[in-house]
Amino acid sequence: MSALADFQNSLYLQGLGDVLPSLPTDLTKLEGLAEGVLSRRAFGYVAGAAGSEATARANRAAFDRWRIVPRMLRDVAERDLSVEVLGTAMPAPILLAPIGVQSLLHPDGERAAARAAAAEGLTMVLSTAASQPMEEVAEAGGDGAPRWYQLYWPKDRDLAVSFLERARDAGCTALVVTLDTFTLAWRPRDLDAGFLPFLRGIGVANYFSDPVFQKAVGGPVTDANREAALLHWAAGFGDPSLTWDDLIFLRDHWEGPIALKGIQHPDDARQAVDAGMDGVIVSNHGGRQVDGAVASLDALPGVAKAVGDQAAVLFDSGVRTGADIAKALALGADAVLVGRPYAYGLALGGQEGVRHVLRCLQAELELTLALAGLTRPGRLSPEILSCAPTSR
Ligand SMILES: Cc1cc2nc3c(=O)[nH]c(=O)nc-3n(C[C@H](O)[C@H](O)[C@H](O)COP(=O)(O)O)c2cc1C
Ligand SMILES: CCCCC(=O)C(=O)O
Repeated sequence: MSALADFQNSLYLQGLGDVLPSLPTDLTKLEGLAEGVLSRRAFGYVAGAAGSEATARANRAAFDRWRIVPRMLRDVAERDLSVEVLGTAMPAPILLAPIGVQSLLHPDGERAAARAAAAEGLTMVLSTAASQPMEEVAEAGGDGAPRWYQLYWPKDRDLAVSFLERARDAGCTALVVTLDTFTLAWRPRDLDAGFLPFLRGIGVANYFSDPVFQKAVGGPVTDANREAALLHWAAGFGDPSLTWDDLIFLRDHWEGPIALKGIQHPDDARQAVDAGMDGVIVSNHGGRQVDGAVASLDALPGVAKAVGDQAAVLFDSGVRTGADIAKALALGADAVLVGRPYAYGLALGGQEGVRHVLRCLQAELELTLALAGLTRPGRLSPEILSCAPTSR
């Protein structure tokens, strides 16, 4: 082996272990590759966003406007990426964002992602809109694997309670409540393709397997009542009438920490804290809900300031690299959730594809911090960043 290859290997070994030789280590390349292996409709559903997709682009552009200013001679020999968020110990400040319908991407679906997350010790947020029941996804991850549950709050309160009880029994320790998607937004790629995974029965597994749901549709879902079950699902998926006063219901039915996902305004963050929530997730759903909404990274500093140390601040929408994670942490996040990159990893390589993505992110984050003069995520602050000149 050449000295150069040896040196490169030693860098990988510091932070990374193996990467999949078949997949790129520049994760921004995954989307193009995933397009090559997915059907046009499946790719459109995952890669697509709301409206003209201006917010999805803005999410990325916002990262590009910040530059890291590395500091030298700071003894970075001992590094440690671990953090604790909402009572969960994490080897790195990275979670797998709740992503539904994963069987659209790979036959192993959420189970593969759960195994990859467990192998890395990273927390997976199990989606209500998963293509496999949460019990099966939890079992794939295994007993000791950290997992949280993401609730799509349905109209039927009994169904919501049933979801929460099942999630608790499946070992989920924290609850993420997604507020920005009580209905799907105007998503032209799906509209033009006339495609929605749910209408094909992908993404409704948690509903169809639920005793409360089954009771409402007159028994287990079979070919005979499938159409009616899908209509019932669509009619009760979200509750647009919810207000801040309803959060008490969650507290009454969930004992662990609760984080609200989809927070973008500092006043909403303050209200979340006042309502006794344990965390907020600054997110615009990867640009999939309000086209023209503020870039998630641009919303982060204001929310982080409003929350202070009264609650955890998590972030998602647009994270693609370890450097992106460093920027989000510097601007106030305690941890980030990664969405599409691991979905593409799943499409390209199943469980190992997801693991590749998680390893690359951790390794790149660690190297970025060290080379910028930092040893721990908690040392990141806005001082490590400068605004990029507008002409790039
Ligand atoms: C295909 C797909 C499905 C998603 N499903 C869910 C979901 O079931 N629940 C949820 O809260 N967010 C869902 N999201 C949003 C993600 O949790 C996350 O907010 C978003 O993907 C972050 O942006 P990024 O993809 O740019 O990383 C989904 C996103 C995608 C791309
Ligand atoms: C009904 C929405 C569930 C999936 C989702 O959150 C998304 O496609 O963004």
